[in-house]
This record gives sequence, structure tokens and C-alpha cells, in this order.
Amino acid sequence: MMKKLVLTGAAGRLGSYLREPLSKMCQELVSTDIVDDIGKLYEGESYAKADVAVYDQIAPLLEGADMVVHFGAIVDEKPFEELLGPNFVGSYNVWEAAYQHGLQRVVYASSIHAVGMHKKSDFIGIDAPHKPDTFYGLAKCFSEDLASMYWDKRGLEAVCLRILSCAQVNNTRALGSWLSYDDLIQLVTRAIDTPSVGFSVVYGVSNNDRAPVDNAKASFLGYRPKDNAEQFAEKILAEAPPVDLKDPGQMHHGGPFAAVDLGESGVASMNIVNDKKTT
Ligand SMILES: NC(=O)c1ccc[n+]([C@@H]2O[C@H](COP(=O)([O-])OP(=O)(O)OC[C@H]3O[C@@H](n4cnc5c(N)ncnc54)[C@H](O)[C@@H]3O)[C@@H](O)[C@H]2O)c1
Ligand SMILES: O=C(O)[C@H]1O[C@@H](O)[C@H](O)[C@@H](O)[C@@H]1O
Repeated sequence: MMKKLVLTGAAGRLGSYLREPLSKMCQELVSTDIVDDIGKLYEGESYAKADVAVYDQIAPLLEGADMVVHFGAIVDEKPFEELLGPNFVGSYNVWEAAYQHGLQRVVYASSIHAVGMHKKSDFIGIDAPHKPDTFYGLAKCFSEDLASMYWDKRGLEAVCLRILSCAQVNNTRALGSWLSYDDLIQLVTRAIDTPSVGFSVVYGVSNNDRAPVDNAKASFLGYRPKDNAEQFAEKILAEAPPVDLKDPGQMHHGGPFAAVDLGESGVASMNIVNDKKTT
């Protein structure tokens, strides 16, 4: 069992599903977010409010930790200036603090939007070049490159989880891009308990018949998703709008993010039901 884990973004939707399983993997889980409170704590869990964009707030929390699971960020497209602190500087702060405190590994919530402008018809693997669809996606590219550099130059391991859509399935794209909460938990668990990972990238997607990406080269991580969005296909396809070949959102991996103007907010909330787990 690990001594100490740190989870950023603990008040968020994905964080809410990760807190309990992470608390069982270590003696001490430090959950952190920018909000005042995250409700009832699990056994071994404590909560600390911190802004990831401020080094002196986030860095002390990592002292004595084995690994940090970094999920805290702004989760939408926004003007660059608004993402700069939380999503760019925040990642730098987490990696630098992890290095300064001698952590073994960062497990990072990257996103399909790091490669969102690849065409949907291309079955991309984990080595597809960065092709961000938004400033939000660009911050994920920056963080993945930071992860790569800290591994190459400083020996700090990282697993970048390029999550597709971890939310309820309510549109055609999600039949391929869905990541169930159970599979999310398995993915993060494998990213933590695989003994040696160096710098790794893996897509966060369930075992969907229509999965648009290829995780074969990340198979050593032992991630074997169990859920399949095909169970929702009949209903979703019956209600689906017609295919529009001119809509960049339908033609690219980034979906609606591929279709918005840079800096235009509101895209992330288009299809998300906030089914956060409560303690
Ligand atoms: N949900 C998905 O489908 C999906 C897909 C790809 C990647 N991701 C990534 O997973 C992570 C979690 O996403 P989510 O869906 O749970 O979103 P969320 O918005 O519910 O959670 C993000 C959390 O980060 C916190 N946060 C924002 N700014 C912060 C700051 N400056 N300092 C500290 N905390 C801050 C927020 O308060 C929030 O609790 C994000 O990094 C997101 O980019 C999510
Ligand atoms: O593309 C997707 O479905 C998801 O991508 C993630 O990066 C975003 O955080 C989330 O809001 C989107 O719904």
C-alpha cells in the first residue's frame, strides 16, 4: 500500500468518483481543490483548499507523497488568459512540486482535445501527433510535453490519460468516446499500480464497439475496460440528428470542441449531465 497520494480536482465530477478508491490505495489521501469544502471525507482522506495556479499553495501538499493524481483544471474552452493560470501554470506547478518533493509519478487527466483536430476517420493511436482543437486542448498538449520533459530530464514518471468522454452517453459521438466511471477507476488504478511507466500516454475510453482510438501500444499498463456504450446505441441512433459532412464537430475526434471558435466558452456543458457522486 502506498503511503500518501494527492488528488487535485477532488471536488469535481471525476474527482468525486476517484476519492473513495484512491483512499483505499494509500494510508493517507490528500484531496485538494479550489472550493471551500468537499463534504464528508473517506477514511484516511483529508481535504486542503488550494489554487493549483499558485505554487506556494499547491506545492506543500505534495510533501511526502508517492504520487499525485492531477485532475484539477478549468474544464471548458475559454479565452487563453483564463486558462493560463489553472491549466498551464497549474500543470507546471504540479510537476515542479512533484519533482522538488521527490515523488515517483504524476497521473494526469489529459484529454482527446490534445489531438482533437485529427479526422474521425483516422483510427489514431497513442503516438498520433498533437493536434489541439482549442486553447483547452493546447493546455493538455503543454502538460503532456511537460510530462515528457520531466521524465527525460528529471526521471519523474507520468501517465497521461487522454480521456474521451467520461459522462452519461447522450449523443452519437459518445457511442465511441464513452468512458464509464468504473473504467475510469480501473484506468487510474492501473496508472498508479503499474510498477514502471516512464512517460506514458493512454486513451481513457471504455470497451466500446465504436471506440475511435487505438490503445494497443499502451497495453502494458494492463488497462482492460469492461463497459461498452453499444448498450445505448439503439436509443441514441433512433434520436440522432442527420449526419452533416460539413460540420467539423462531426468529422473530428474533438467533436463539438473542433467546431467552436478559439476562446469561445460553453462547449463543455453542451452534453454533460452533472451526476457527481456525493459522500
Ligand atoms: N469529464 C470528461 O469527459 C473529461 C474528458 C477529458 C479530460 N477531462 C479532464 O479531467 C479533469 C476533471 O474533469 P471533470 O469532468 O471532473 O471536471 P470538473 O469541472 O467537474 O472538475 C474540475 C475540478 O477542478 C477544479 N479547479 C478548477 N480550477 C482550479 C484551480 N485553479 N485550482 C484548483 N482546482 C481547480 C474545479 O473546482 C473542479 O472541482 C479535468 O482536468 C478535465 O480536463 C475530463
Ligand atoms: O470531448 C468530450 O466529450 C469531453 O472532453 C473533455 O476534455 C472535457 O473536459 C469534457 O467537458 C468533454 O465533454
